[in-house]
Amino acid sequence: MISSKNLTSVMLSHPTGTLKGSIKLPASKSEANRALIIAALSGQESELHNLSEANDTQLLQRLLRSDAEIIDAEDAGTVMRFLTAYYAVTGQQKILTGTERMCQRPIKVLVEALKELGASIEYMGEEGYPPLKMNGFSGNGKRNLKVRSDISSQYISALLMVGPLLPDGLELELEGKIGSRPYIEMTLSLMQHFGVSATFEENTITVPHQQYKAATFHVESDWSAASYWYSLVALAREADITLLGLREKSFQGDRAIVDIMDRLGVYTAFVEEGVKLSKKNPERQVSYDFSDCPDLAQTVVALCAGLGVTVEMTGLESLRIKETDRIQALQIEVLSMNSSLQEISPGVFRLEPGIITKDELSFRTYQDHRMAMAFAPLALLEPVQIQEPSVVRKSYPRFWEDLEKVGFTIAHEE
Ligand SMILES: O=C(O)C1=C[C@@H](OP(=O)(O)O)[C@@H](O)[C@H](O)C1
Ligand SMILES: C=C(OP(=O)(O)O)C(=O)O
Repeated sequence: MISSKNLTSVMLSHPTGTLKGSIKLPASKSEANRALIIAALSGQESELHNLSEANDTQLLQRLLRSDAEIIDAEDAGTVMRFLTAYYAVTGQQKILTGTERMCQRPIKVLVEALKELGASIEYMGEEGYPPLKMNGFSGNGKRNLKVRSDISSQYISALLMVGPLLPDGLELELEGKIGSRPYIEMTLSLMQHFGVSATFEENTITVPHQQYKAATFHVESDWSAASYWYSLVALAREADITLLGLREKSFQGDRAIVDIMDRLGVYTAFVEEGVKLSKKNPERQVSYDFSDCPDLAQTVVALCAGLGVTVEMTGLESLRIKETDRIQALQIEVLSMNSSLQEISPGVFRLEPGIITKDELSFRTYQDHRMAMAFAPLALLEPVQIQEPSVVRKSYPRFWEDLEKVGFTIAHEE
């Protein structure tokens, strides 16, 4: 598999521009990682099917079985945040760390909330950031907390999942804008699937003390991964692509890609085995709010630069603290296509596409899987070099092999 090799780059091209085939997408790492944490908290044997082969999920599975004192969450945000709450409330003494980038991704909101609930946690480096030293749980903390919800929804999800184990349950009052809200709803849906009820009214989520029950859960295909296939279809000369294992009713907010791409040239038909994508005419100018689906922003920026569509975007705040500063990475990389991405007023970004003048494009990936997968579809326009292609292993390890299945030629560069 290309993503398991240490290649400096891959060179992609497509001889015909016509895409035809059925693709088995990876399973959602977001759903899988919630199911794993909840199953571990239930203390009972649940049956989890179609767990993602994404590194983020494989890693969490390994770490939940590990009795090591030092736990390395690598570059996986959900793993870092969910395990912080998990170790805190189960009273495990651990050192939790991650990649250099993970130690620059803030975690203060979560740590301070857990401390109020009765956890003893120390910052081993800079205050507010990993690595963390988890020193146990007293259990006599507060029950009602106010938490900021405008930085990362993963803090809220992490707290909610441990909520039923707390002696008096948990009441969270969310303060500020609720970013990535569908991920919070996904957490509550998964909790419900494992027998725990909670209420979400206005800005307050209440989780009474309860016991999780064992359950069988089948992880759905990943809608975020689907977004790259939508982009491929939009850029293809002709396309008939079926994405397997996606459902019309999904726990995942990134299902929003269906409506986003409807305006960018892709028609979706829900069929028995998943979705069938075909081409339609794109609009010339679009605007989107990515507050509910931040992981789709890179797909849309790269595609619009390729299609020559102007796009105005809001809701991008959280992109600065993900695998890389995604806004900065996008601003740099679209330049090679003579496009520009600028903040035209506070919080409003506009991509102005230009004419591609190079006969070969090259993109850096900034240790971010989504940079690689968002820019790869441009190889339907000109040959594209993607640097450090192994980054895709975080969420979609077989991405390059799936491109080969629909006729891409991929040359490896050591
Ligand atoms: O809870 C989750 O599974 C995720 C929540 C989102 O993060 P933020 O809540 O930090 O925006 C998303 O970007 C990430 O890929 C997965
Ligand atoms: C932001 C992402 O992941 P995480 O925050 O879980 O590292 C992502 O997969 O795009």
